[in-house]
Amino acid sequence: MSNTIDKVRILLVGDSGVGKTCLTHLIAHGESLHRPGWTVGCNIEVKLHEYKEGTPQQKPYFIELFDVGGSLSHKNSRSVFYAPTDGIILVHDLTNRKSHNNLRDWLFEILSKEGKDTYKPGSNVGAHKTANDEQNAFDPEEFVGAAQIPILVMGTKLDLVDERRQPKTVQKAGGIAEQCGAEEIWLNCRDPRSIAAGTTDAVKLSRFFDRVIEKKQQTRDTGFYGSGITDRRRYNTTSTMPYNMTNITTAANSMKPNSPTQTQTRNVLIEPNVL
Ligand SMILES: Nc1nc2c(ncn2[C@@H]2O[C@H](COP(=O)(O)OP(=O)(O)OP(=O)(O)O)[C@@H](O)[C@H]2O)c(=O)[nH]1
Repeated sequence: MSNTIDKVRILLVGDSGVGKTCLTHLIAHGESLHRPGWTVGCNIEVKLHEYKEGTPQQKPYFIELFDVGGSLSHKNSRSVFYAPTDGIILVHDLTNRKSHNNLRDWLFEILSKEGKDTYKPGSNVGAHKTANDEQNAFDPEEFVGAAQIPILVMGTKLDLVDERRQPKTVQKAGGIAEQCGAEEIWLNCRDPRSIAAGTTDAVKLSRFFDRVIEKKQQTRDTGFYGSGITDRRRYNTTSTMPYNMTNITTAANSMKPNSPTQTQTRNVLIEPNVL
């Protein structure tokens, strides 16, 4: 019997400052990150997930979480991290409506076969948009229908929405999650209980990981990769694969604070020769 553990890769994208690094840390370690650094290139964390936990099909999988820096200054080079992609987490800040509106542009940027090269003129993540740009923006329903990549939408900073006692800047109805047919989670990334085992949101997240794994299995069985997001580009990482089982734990036992051995983190810097 083989000891190897299969893996899937999930991209986390969204505007700079929405909380992707905090969220990635929370998912991988089950604890909050108080002072995240500005992500240059991509920050990678790995989590061990039990596929279909509690059923006869239960099986461990590595979930690679690619937290891509959202800064506009790296827009031209970040597409090196987009392929291959098995699932996408779209992240927005619940106190910043623009970060939600920009998610369709992020989605388009990832799902474009050539990344930056086929980027629509009307889509410019993080930049000021004209009325004409809005008209040209792509329709997530059409695009996602063809790609069928599992998508999860996550709204951060729920604590700030409550504290300010302001109406939510983003409504679930009619939002990008509904347009894509995606599940949605709103949370406070600074509170480790947000996605603690047994909560509704932890179950949603676990089901999303299961869907990503199922989709990858289907892709392998049929030999058809619906999104067309294949690994066309070369990139360098600062650590090697595969992961060491002893370095990775499941979410269930990852609640011990500051344990550096629970997940592996790799920081990947974009190098000029990969473009
Ligand atoms: N109050 C509150 N602050 C949050 C939450 N999530 C993230 N933050 C804060 O938001 C700031 C930005 O978080 P990051 O995780 O660095 O954001 P990012 O999306 O990775 O940003 P880039 O690296 O620039 O792409 C940090 O000061 C976090 O502590 C949240 O749920 N609630």
